[in-house]
Amino acid sequence: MASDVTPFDALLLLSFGGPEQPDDVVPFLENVTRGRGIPRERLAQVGEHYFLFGGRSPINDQNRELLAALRASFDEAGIELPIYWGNRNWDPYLADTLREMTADGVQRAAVFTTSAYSSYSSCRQYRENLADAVAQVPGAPRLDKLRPYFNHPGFVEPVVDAVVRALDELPQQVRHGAHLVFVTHSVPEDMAATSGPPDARRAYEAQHRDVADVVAGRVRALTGHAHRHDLVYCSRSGAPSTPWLEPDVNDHLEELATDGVPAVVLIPVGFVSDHMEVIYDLDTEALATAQRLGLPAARAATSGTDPRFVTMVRDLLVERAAAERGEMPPRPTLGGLPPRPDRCPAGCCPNLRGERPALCGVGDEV
Ligand SMILES: CC1=C(CCC(=O)O)c2cc3nc(cc4[nH]c(cc5[nH]c(cc1n2)c(C)c5CCC(=O)O)c(CCC(=O)O)c4C)C(CCC(=O)O)=C3C
Ligand SMILES: [Fe+2]
Repeated sequence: MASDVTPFDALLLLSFGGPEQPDDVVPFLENVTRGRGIPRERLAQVGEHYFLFGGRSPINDQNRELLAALRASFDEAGIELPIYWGNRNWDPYLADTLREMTADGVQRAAVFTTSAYSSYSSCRQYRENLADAVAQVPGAPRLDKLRPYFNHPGFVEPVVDAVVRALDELPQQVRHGAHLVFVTHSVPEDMAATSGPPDARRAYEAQHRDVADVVAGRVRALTGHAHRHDLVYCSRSGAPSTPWLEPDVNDHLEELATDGVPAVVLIPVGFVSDHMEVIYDLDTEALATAQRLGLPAARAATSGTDPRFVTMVRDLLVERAAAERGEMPPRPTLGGLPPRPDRCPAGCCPNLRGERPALCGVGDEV
């Protein structure tokens, strides 16, 4: 079992963060949307989603579970390095975690984000968060963000099994005709258009399509049935006049029902755990839409703490450590796209509101 993590002396889990009690909801939403131009009405609506669940997002507990699973996995492999956790938008805030790491003498940490794809929101914004936090903490460790892992087998294979399990939940007479509806977070059209490196834009959609194709192909091999599949979007935000990626999952379900599709599996392929987008936008809203339409629907599980996903994090750390030592580690992927590079090239997923300092790109090191 590969376990050499030199030159790293820590792993940092970097996530979005979420409220833990009703009083947290409004300040959390203010943190998320500061300077992002989200209308008040949308914020009030999203606040209600959180209040429906007692003012608490499941995301922090899911990260606590992931941390525990990672610790066990590292221990099993004889990897002793400490694991830290910091968030973009809620306690434990990234800068506080960096202070703790600095006080503990950490010099160089690998960073795993709970976000698998390339786009400003899902990649560069985290790199900007790292730069902001480092600027606030004198003597902060060097940070190396692990590559986007949308096409890593440890991310894709649990999705395949989750789809097969969800198909099994559907009534037998409609199962074989079920449509596979892959769902991810909508982003503004201009963010989608500029996602990825300058020579391969629209990477956000291309990456999701690639994963959806692989999953659908493997499901076919396992079940013997060729299920049709689509990529659709949830959680649209912003002003109604700003174009975002479409179709919305609810509109799509209407269309499938009209076309006589007998059943659907909803697959939250854009997310790594059952956080608010999944339990509200899919389990609450989209499943209600399906029910209203008389469309049998099952929701596939997210990776969560699937052992393959947990092992992937360890493998990405060991892979990157080898690369930093000048070795050429294998970089497992599935599908038609190559592995993303360890450092994002210049101009990758630009911030359309103006350039800001970011870490972990080509030329950003040291
Ligand atoms: C691509 C993407 C991911 C996936 C990658 C990743 O995981 O990072 C993601 C994840 C998440 N998004 C989350 C929550 C929110 N996102 C918002 C707003 C926005 N998201 C955007 C994109 C994404 N978001 C965008 C372009 C906006 C518009 C504002 C802006 O341009 O920045 C808002 C504001 C209200 C609203 O308008 O919806 C909230 C509350 C939570 C926490 C859930 C929980 O609490 O359980 C998670 C994991
Ligand atoms: Fe979001």
